[in-house]
Amino acid sequence: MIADPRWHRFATPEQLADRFAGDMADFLKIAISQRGQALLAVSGGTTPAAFFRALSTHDLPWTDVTVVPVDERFVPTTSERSNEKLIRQNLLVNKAAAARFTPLYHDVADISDAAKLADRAVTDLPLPFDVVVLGMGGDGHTASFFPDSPELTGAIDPAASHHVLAVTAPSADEPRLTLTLPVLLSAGLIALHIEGAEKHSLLETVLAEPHPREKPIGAVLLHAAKPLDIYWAPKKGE
Ligand SMILES: O=C1O[C@H](COP(=O)(O)O)[C@@H](O)[C@H](O)[C@H]1O
Repeated sequence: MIADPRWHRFATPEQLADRFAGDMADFLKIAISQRGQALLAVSGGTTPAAFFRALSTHDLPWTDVTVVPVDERFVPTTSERSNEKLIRQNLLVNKAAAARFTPLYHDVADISDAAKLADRAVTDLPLPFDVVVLGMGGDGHTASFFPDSPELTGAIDPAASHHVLAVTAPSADEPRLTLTLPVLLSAGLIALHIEGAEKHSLLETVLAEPHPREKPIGAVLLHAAKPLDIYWAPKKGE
C-alpha cells in the first residue's frame, strides 16, 4: 500500500525551481536548528541544475550542511557525465559554496574499491539524511536502480546492509555507485523532482500499480513510511 504522495505542481520549471529551493532551504534550516547540522542527498542527471542554482543562493548556515550525491557515474569528476561535477558547478556555489561535500566517486581502478570507500564515508556521516532529493529517468529508474541491473535486488532490498553499492546495467552508459534503498528511506523528507508530461504519466502508472523490478521508483514508493513530496512542472514547450 503506497502512502498518497503530496504533489506540488507548477506552471514552469523556473517556478518549480524557486519554490522547491525555498521549501528545501526551510527544511534544512529546521534540521540545523534541531541537531546542529543537516545532511542533504541530491540526484544528478539533467533535471536538477536550476533547482541547485536557486538553492545555492539561500541564506542558511551552509557550513553546517553536508551534501552527498544520491548516485554517481563511475567517471572522473572532469567528465560531463559526472554527477559530482554537476553538483559542484550548480549547487556548491554562491552561498552554498561553504557546504561540505562527501563524494561517492573515488579515483581508484576498481569500482568495488570505490564502493567500499564511499560506503565507509557515508556510514561515518551523522545519518539519517534530513533531505533526500530523488530524480527519475524515463525508464522508471531512480538513484542508480536500473530495471535491467543484475544488482537491482540488492540495491532495493529494504534490509540492505550497505549504504553504497556498485551497480551495472546494460541500459546505463557506465558502471554506477548508488545509495541503497534503506538509507534513502530513512530520510526525514524524501522529495521527487520530475519534469515533463511523460514522467508525470509514468509516475501515475507506478502509483496505481508498482512493480519495482520493472520501474524501480516503485520500490521507494512502496516502502517509504511517509508520503513523498513530488515536485513537477511541464517541460519547456509542453
Ligand atoms: O542517471 C541518472 O538519471 C536520473 C534521472 O535523470 P534525468 O536526466 O532524467 O533527470 C537521476 O535522478 C540520477 O541521479 C542520474 O544519475
